[in-house]
Amino acid sequence: MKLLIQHGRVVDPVSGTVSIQDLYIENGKVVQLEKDIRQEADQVIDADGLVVCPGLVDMHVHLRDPGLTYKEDIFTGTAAAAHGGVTSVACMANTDPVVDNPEQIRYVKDKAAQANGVHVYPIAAVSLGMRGEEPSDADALKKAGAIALSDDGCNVDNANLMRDVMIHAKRLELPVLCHCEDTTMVEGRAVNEGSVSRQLWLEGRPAIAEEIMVMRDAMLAEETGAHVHICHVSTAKSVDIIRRMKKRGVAITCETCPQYFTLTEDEILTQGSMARVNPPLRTAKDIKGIITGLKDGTIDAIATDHAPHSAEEKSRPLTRAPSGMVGLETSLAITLTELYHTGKMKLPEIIKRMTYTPASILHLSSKGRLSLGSDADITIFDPEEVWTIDPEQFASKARNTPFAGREVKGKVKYTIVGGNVIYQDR
Ligand SMILES: NC(=O)N[C@@H](CC(=O)O)C(=O)O
Ligand SMILES: [Zn+2]
Repeated sequence: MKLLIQHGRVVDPVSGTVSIQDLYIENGKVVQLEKDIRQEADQVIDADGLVVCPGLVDMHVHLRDPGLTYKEDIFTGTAAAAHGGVTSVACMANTDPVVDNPEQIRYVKDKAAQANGVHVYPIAAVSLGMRGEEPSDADALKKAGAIALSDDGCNVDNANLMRDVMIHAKRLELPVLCHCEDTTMVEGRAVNEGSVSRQLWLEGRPAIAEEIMVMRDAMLAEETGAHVHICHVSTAKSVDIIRRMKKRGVAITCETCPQYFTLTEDEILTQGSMARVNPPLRTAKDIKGIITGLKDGTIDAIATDHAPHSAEEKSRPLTRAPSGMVGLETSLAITLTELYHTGKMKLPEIIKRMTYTPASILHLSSKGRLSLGSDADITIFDPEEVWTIDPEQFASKARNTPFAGREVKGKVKYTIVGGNVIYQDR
């Protein structure tokens, strides 16, 4: 399969450059990258006016497979990824059973190999059954193909267990991905602690519940030397803590998600359980802190925390509905609309946080880059196309997004994995 992509605005997130170039792809690799390539090809894509960038790498996705496949499965989840321009996903272990042993890692990898080509990298649980009591067998999990450890969905309350896991993870060079929310401060609570929780007479999940655990895990990272990655950062103060810890030389990285730089807790008032997510949507001040963190590089990555739930589950009242929202099919468009079209960030800086940095954090050394010789995982999008988010069009099984009906600017046109077009917008 030979593919020629002509006249696109090629974004290289490593050098931070944008230039009009052609790409010639053979055997799954970029073999030529220059102006006016003259080569015979099986397929030619005219990318005039379009952006050509590395395939997006989403390091925080819930594929719900095994066991929760009424919400999503590996086939529909990777189809959603392809729709969203995402060519690599790392999937969380909070399935049923939990991915805490090599057999489950193999299940995910085998099923993903029969899907549409999107690369699926399983993350293994920190603790057996994600119960926070006994550590999983990190050596065996790594051997089977786990690329990181995380009990995401749950905070690891036991600091002693977390420290032991980090000592192990350091030796194995596995990053530890932390869902930071002190359980005692958030259990059974649906929304941010603040004006909305007071209006609704609900107990809230305070910002400090997140920040205190970000601080703890950063301190454990400093002590153990392990690479700690903070998942879905949602508060301004979490960003400040991480910035300070990075300055101290701690091996800490972090991600945020589109919902945390676009939406506030007020969404709960109009959208109810559809806007329920952990950590919860916060305040305008937090959004400001998150965007500052994205701009200055404190926040390394933009992930989705794609968390599919069924229509029935999300139709329950706020306090009884599960937390989470889908994101794979809207992430790029929302990010471009909020950060690029507003002039807050430049294109290569945005793309870097959706490709090169998450790939680096997960040691996926051949992903998230677009240069001569690199893997031909490529996303092509029209940065100017305006469209309206319609969950009925999703490839995901789930429809739970608070962005339904929102007008966005920037549309995925082609998703290419290993030189094969796996999604084309028509
Ligand atoms: N973010 C969420 O609200 N929910 C996620 C778990 C998680 O990422 O914490 C889920 O698995 O549904
Ligand atoms: Zn989480």
